[in-house]
Amino acid sequence: MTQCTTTTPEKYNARMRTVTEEKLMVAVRVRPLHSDEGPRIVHVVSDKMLVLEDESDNRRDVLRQRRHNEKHYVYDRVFGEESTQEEVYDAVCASLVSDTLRGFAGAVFAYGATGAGKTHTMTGLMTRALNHLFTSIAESEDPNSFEVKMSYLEIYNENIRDLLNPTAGPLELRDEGGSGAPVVTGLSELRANSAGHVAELLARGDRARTAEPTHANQHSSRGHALLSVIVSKQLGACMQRGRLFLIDLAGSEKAGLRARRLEGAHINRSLLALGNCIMALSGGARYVNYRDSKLTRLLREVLGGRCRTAMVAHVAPGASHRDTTRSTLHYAQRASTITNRVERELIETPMQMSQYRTVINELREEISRLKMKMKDDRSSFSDRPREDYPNDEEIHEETAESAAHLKSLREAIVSTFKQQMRLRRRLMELDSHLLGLALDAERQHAAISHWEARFNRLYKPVTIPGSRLSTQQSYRGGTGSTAGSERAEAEVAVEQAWAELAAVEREQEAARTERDRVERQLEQVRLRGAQLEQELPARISSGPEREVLALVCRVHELEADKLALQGERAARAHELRRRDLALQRRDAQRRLSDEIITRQRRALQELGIGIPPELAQLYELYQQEIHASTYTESNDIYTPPYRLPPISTSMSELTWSESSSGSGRGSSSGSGGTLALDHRLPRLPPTPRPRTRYSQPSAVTLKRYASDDSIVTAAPRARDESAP
Ligand SMILES: Nc1ncnc2c1ncn2[C@@H]1O[C@H](COP(=O)(O)OP(=O)(O)OP(=O)(O)O)[C@@H](O)[C@H]1O
Repeated sequence: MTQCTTTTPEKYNARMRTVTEEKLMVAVRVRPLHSDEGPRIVHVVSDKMLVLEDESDNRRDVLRQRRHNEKHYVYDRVFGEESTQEEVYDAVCASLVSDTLRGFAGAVFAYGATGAGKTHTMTGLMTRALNHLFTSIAESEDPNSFEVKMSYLEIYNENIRDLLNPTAGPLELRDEGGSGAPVVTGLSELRANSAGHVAELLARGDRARTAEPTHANQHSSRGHALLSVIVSKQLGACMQRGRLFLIDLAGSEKAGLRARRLEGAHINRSLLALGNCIMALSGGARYVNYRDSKLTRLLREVLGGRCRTAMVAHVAPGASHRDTTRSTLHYAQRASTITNRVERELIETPMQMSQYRTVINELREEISRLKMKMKDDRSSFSDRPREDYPNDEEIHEETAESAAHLKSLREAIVSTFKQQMRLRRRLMELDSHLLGLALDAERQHAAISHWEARFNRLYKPVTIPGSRLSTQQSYRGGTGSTAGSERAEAEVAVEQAWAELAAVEREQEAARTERDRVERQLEQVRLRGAQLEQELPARISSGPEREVLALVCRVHELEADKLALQGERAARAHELRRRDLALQRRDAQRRLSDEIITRQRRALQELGIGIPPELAQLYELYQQEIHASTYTESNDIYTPPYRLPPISTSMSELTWSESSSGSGRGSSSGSGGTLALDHRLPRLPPTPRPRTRYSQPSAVTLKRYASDDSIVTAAPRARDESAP
């Protein structure tokens, strides 16, 4: 897999938002030749190159007709027919599995004509990947901190089937969820606890796949199968989530061969949509239409998302498959230019410092209560008159009697404490989830306001004197198709933002309900803990009892310290995120201010309206302020194509004279009341785009201004789905 940028994988651990751009890895596997497929036309030259003997392009050329046209293809890896499942796994999938454990998303999909060997490869990869996953988890420092879940679905005739629950009806695919990834409602997501368990689930799913004989394969898979494995790990206050997708596509077929069959039509249609996406992505298209099939909607993340992806294209080496082989090799070549922005997924579960403090104070109170109890008992014991001291026999009896009771009490106290800690943690997670949702909602609000402001829905139209256009008309109408497409873009963006906002609100509601439930549960556990403490013997006399209690206190203390540390770290991370967001917003505001000032100045100049010297001075101050900000190369996200125009150094050029006429416009000299217009404003740089005088900056311009993470100017991601 070619890593194009800057960041080494280690850096993913250091920074939450480190992103690398990575090319899709493309491998080609050639399966063994079958006796009925004609002569061999595919030759593997090396582990990166193969040659296809194609037919000559020029059929009139007698010499050429005899010679085959040899085409060389180079890929990241080429596997010949002798290649083993192990080799393919090691080269294509092993690193993706390791990445999944570190919170990345990885995918392998098998592409190729029917009977070319896709299922053969994917079966090998699936079992090996899951074995590798569970072995790595077992060998890790903290195996219990991982949770593995899997789902397995099939798209057959444009219907989604749950392969782990095949009797359920077709499932719905909905575009919702903050991440923008579509959600299959009702899909079983089963918790897997061992490689054996997963193998069993996989076998169950495979049995449920739709298969039947075709001309090229006696056991042809007629639907696309998608195995998804999610590996979660709690990392302090964050939840790391890695995902692995293993996809076995149905085989493409020659047009017309099964044209009468609905399934053939659906398979070809979805593969055509996939091919279109590959072409669009490899050509660097701005919009990629994933909407044409359920397959492409589901593979959106894999093809154009945050996923490390490998494609294994499969070909049969015989001459009878020449056309499909050529087409597969062609798509594979195009796919090798696709680049994804790979990002580690850490779902932050930060919480505010005050909340941590409350929890920790409560824990400490509990500890001091226990300590006081020990102290009281000790002092009451030592206060007793000498003759009241129990003798050795009494002490022995007393100890024997209370030992069992104390033991069970201690266990019960520790267990309620653990329950409390679990519930408190859950509460914290829910709180920080709610905080995250609030930020998401804020982002969506910002996006909506941005787009609405762009199209002047927030302000009343302003009529510019002397101009036939109102600002609203000029912003809205613009000229030609650019304005129309911008407008369409805005509408989709706003609609999307509203939809996402509604989804966020639904999630907030669910999180609040869950929070209430957990809070009630916590209260019950706390009451139970208090009762148990009451039950502690009124007099704790023996050394071992005291030790046991001290130990309980120590455990409590350590838990509290651990929580305090986590709290500090999470609170810092949360604060940084908030500041980041605030900075982005300020930056966007400042860029807009620049834009407005520049345009207003240009408008004044073009309309021949003069400005008073105080305003010119303010311009100058503003410009100085802008220039005073130092930008290093690395953080210079602000490089607009045109900055504020330079202000003339000679203020004498700005002349304000009293005029009796009262109308300043158009007057170039004269006395009184008007500004002398000549050189009143410093010279403006040439207008960057010859559109309307007050034309709105295009989306492209604004995006160029904005950093990638801009919360204001970037349209929500789902916009990408609409073709321009
Ligand atoms: N690399 C290989 N080595 C040995 N046998 C192979 C290899 N690849 C495929 N085969 C065999 O070729 C036949 C067809 O393979 P497979 O079912 O994997 O094709 P497919 O591409 O999944 O087809 P379809 O799209 O129709 O499901 C099977 O009998 C399989 O065992």
